[in-house]
Amino acid sequence: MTQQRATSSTAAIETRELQKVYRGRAVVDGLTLTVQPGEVFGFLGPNGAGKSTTVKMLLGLVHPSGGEVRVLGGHPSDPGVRSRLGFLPEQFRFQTWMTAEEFLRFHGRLAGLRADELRVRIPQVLETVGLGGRGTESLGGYSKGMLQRAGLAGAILARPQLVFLDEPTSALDPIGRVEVREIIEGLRAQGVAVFLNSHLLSEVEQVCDRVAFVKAGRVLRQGSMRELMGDVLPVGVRVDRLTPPLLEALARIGEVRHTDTQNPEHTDIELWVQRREDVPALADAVHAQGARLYALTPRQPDLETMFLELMEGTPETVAPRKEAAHV
Ligand SMILES: Nc1ncnc2c1ncn2[C@@H]1O[C@H](COP(=O)(O)OP(=O)(O)OP(=O)(O)O)[C@@H](O)[C@H]1O
Repeated sequence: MTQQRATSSTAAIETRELQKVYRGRAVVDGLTLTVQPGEVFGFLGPNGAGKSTTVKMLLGLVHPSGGEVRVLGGHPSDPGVRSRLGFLPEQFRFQTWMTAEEFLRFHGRLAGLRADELRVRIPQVLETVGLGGRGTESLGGYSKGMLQRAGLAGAILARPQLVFLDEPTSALDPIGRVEVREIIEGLRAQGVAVFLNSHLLSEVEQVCDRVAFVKAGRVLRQGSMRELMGDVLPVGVRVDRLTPPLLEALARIGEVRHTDTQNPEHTDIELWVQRREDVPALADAVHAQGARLYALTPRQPDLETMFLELMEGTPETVAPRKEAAHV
């Protein structure tokens, strides 16, 4: 028992069958996931999937209707746990009359940092988020991107062990996005777990160790990039013309996802195959059917393709269910 406790306390986040019911509808419906220390975890899903509600339960701001949740080995409403969490909400509200330094001092004191610690730490985090030397300016004069950076500085100020970032780059330009990615990588290197909520799948793909796809309050799939995409290899095939027998032959090798016959000179076909060896087999099939092959292009499988595939194949809504005891 003691051993079991020690093991479970090592996870940054652990939920089991977590549920939230609003007005008879389970908006989070049996969510089970684990995030390890030092892991960057992407939490992905369409609008209304239950992502924010889940984050609120992980932060102890919303009471679950059912299931279990442990954060940094304890309960999220425990002040000892909360002081080790960082949070950047998507809709951050700033006191615009404060300077960035005053804002951070205020947050730092709330998080229990001493004044002398803050004198050292505030310039450090401002530098980290690219606001070095701008701390004495009032937040009212900050651009949207600068405000997002200030919010991020607030989230990492108290050296949390787990950070929740909700769309952390939505207001940033491409350079700012790369910088945020580097900050996330820096957190991971220090053993901090990051729970990232973002619609920018190309970014998620670059920074996350593991992702979970959620829809209608349920995890559809979770795993590392390799686990999720290891069995799909998209290939583009360009031929002079696509006859029904050729289409059939290609469909025997892979899954035909898309055909484009707009151009009278050639037809493009997008297929998903499972093994590298299937790629030359596509060329053989084209030749065997007497067509001419103009291009055969294996592509890198991406998270966006996976996301659309998963979302298209599952229902939009969840069935109403009986309201649970704690709502
Ligand atoms: N306090 C509440 N009372 C009633 N319903 C709620 C409440 N909060 C959220 N919901 C409903 O729960 C569902 C999930 O909402 P949630 O905000 O968790 O989704 P999300 O995945 O974060 O969406 P988005 O990507 O748009 O931010 C939605 O249908 C929403 O209307």
